Amino acid sequence: MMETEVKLTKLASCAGCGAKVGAGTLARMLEGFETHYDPRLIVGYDKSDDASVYVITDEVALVQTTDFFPPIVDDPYLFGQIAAANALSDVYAMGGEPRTALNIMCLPESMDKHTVHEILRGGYAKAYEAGAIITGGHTIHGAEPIYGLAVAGFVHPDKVLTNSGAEPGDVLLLTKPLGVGVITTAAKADLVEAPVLDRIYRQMATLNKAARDVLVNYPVHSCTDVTGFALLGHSFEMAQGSGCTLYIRAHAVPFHPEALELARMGFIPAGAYRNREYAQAGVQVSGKVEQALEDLFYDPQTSGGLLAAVPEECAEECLQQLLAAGVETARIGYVTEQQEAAVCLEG
Ligand SMILES: Nc1ncnc2c1ncn2[C@@H]1O[C@H](COP(=O)(O)OP(=O)(O)OP(=O)(O)O)[C@@H](O)[C@H]1O
Ligand SMILES: [Mg+2]
Repeated sequence: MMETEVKLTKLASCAGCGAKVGAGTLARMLEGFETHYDPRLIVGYDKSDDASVYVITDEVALVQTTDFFPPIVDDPYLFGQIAAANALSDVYAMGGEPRTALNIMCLPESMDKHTVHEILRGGYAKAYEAGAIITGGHTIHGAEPIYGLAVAGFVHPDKVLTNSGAEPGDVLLLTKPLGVGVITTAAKADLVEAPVLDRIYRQMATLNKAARDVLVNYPVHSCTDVTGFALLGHSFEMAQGSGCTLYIRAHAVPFHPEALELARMGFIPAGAYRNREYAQAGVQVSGKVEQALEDLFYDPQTSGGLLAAVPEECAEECLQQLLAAGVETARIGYVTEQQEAAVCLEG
């Protein structure tokens, strides 16, 4: 292996969850060929959910998911941690607990051994923090570095949190503020101060475990993680899957204030345009919502938070328990019977 000192993000054409294929393209890609029914597969990819769920016994179901992407930060240990936290998140979004994981890796031949080692060490540490053990992996050579995990976890078959169970009257809770895609895009042009970057790096490396551990104590109707398809893309999927409309109060949605400034300056990642293209036909905007704020709602989030639809009766207690557990959470809206638009964004 040749030894080079190249900044990791300079090797990536698009960063983190911003590298995802758009939701529309994905849907078209996955249809049109023969598939087979298995009664034990209670959540398959036809549901466009966060992970698959396969029943093993009356009490145990297997949750499986994979996620990987090019570097979103230059520090290889941190990249490993963030990529792992992001991959593990889909198990939490299903209400499950991760148990084992496989490394998925692509490396330019010129990458130095220390960098590779640090990526793996970061991923291993984050998986271990989640209660999962890395059992192996697969590595190939390629022009752009890529890292992520294939994760297996468990959930009780009756306690699966899908993205299609929201009910009219539910309150929408969101953990983790938005703006990560915009800020990391601006960071590539060295336009973000170190303390701001530290804040969002810490956020991306934070597991959704604490949030999941609180949510499973309540009769949550629906849950997903807000990642590559952004708040409005994932809300659109939840609304469509649930046959309901999601009302989101634009001014109640938490975001990093620097992200709004940067969005006003035009630092919008390509993924945000793909997300807008996919979801905007289903989103109705009422009242006054500044364009840059709307852009944040289409901004792809790497290792974003959880969006949960919680019955009104227990929403306040659930919110307080999340806050008490140190999970930055906000009540961002509510669910109604299906209206003309899948998602209503209220100014
Ligand atoms: N190549 C593929 N083959 C089969 N299913 C796929 C493929 N790519 C994605 N999917 C499925 O499409 C659905 C949506 O995938 P996606 O990666 O957007 O979900 P996700 O992991 O929740 O995303 P995020 O990382 O943004 O949380 C899932 O059911 C996933 O399993
Ligand atoms: Mg997900």
